Amino acid sequence: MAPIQYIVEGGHRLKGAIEPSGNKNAALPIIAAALLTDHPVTLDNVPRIRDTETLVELVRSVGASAEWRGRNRLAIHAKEIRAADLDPDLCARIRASILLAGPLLARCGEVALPPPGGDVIGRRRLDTHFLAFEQLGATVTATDKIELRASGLKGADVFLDEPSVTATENALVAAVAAHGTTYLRNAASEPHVQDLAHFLVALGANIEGIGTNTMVIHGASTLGQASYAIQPDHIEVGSLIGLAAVTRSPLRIVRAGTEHLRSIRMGFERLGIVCEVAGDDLIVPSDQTMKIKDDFGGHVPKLEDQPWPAFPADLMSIAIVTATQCEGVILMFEKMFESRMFFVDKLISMGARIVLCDPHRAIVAGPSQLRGARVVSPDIRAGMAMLLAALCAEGTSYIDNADQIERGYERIDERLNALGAKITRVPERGR
Ligand SMILES: CC(=O)N[C@H]1[C@@H](OP(=O)(O)OP(=O)(O)OC[C@H]2O[C@@H](n3ccc(=O)[nH]c3=O)[C@H](O)[C@@H]2O)O[C@H](CO)[C@@H](O)[C@@H]1O
Ligand SMILES: C=C(OP(=O)(O)O)C(=O)O
Repeated sequence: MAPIQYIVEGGHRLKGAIEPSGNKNAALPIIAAALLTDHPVTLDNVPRIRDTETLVELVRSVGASAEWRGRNRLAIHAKEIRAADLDPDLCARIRASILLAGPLLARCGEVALPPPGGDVIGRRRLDTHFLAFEQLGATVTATDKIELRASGLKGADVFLDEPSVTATENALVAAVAAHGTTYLRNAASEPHVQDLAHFLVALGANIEGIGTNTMVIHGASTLGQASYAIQPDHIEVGSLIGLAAVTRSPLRIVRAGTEHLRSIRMGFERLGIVCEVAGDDLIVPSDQTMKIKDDFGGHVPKLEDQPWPAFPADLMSIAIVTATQCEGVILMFEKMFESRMFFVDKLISMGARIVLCDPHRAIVAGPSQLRGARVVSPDIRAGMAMLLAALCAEGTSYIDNADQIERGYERIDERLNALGAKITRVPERGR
């Protein structure tokens, strides 16, 4: 299949209301965790994106049934499952294939996983996953495959060496199945980690401390069936805030999950973009100052990512492109991934004034009028950031490898076109 290209006519104002999809990074661990119970599970608000479709294929390959019962409703029944050999190509397509480790280990006592894939944004370690599994009584052998074995998982006092999102999710699922009590310390607490924990509770698990960095899990409760709706994607909401700002468009983001937006709104406020909360909707007015707020004393401000509840790493690319349209100078500091910032060369080719200081820090001086260009999307968020750049640029842009954008954003071309954007989706030619 040829990769997808988006042809984007820049310079159009958008207007209207848009609802974010369900959280990609919540749907993935929740689909995997549906394998923990032999009862049926119905999930609503599942984003119908490439990553979830891939995980659904993997779930079927271990013997569970998984059927779409509507555009965003997924029914999973893992009556019987086997620790079958998983397809290495499917596993390599998504980072989230590693999330099958916890549920398969718990249900089958063993699992052999080919290495996961995911965004090519720098080295992504798995050591925290292994550390947690070992503390819960599993043995881990990692060569060309990751092999885990446990004859009965046991609750433990687990201290993660870093608050890794997917390692927390794997450890949480394993702890739910383990006998005894687990303390999961230095845990990640992102909205998607909370969503997984709430789903596990809906199945019958006993978890305290959801949303904090210490969860206490009383394991081995009897698990039953559940119907559960995935929460809105706060990263998509952040992307839409950036979109409204760079195109100077008034947008109403409905059912935005406003309780999880505090650090995100604060990050955009530093760029001179202020949103209004109206119940669970978020309104982005078009008359923004778009003036970067200096630090006290006139010093150059900084926007940095940090573990939740601070500003999320997955919004740094969006924040960078947004800053190119704001007046002033700001240091963008991305601490997690070594390659996530390299895409700024594409923004520079479109006319942005950015100095990449090192793999983690970039100085953005704005505003600059961007010009349409042909660019290629290296990862989900850089792809979305370039779509924003193209929508506010003068002229036409061509975004190659838009498949990356579609790994994380559902029908984004259709949904933005409904607001007045001009995006045409075609098979890519002649890169
Ligand atoms: C499928 C899935 O859920 N993928 C997400 C998951 O990946 P994934 O779970 O692979 O990422 P990890 O959380 O393991 O890796 C990131 C590591 O960097 C640390 N850290 C985090 C933020 C920060 O500003 N500085 C820092 O050093 C974290 O504590 C963590 O230990 O979490 C990442 C971090 O949110 C996101 O980019 C990915 O979209
Ligand atoms: C990095 C991301 O995804 P993944 O971890 O699935 O590669 C992301 O969602 O921005």
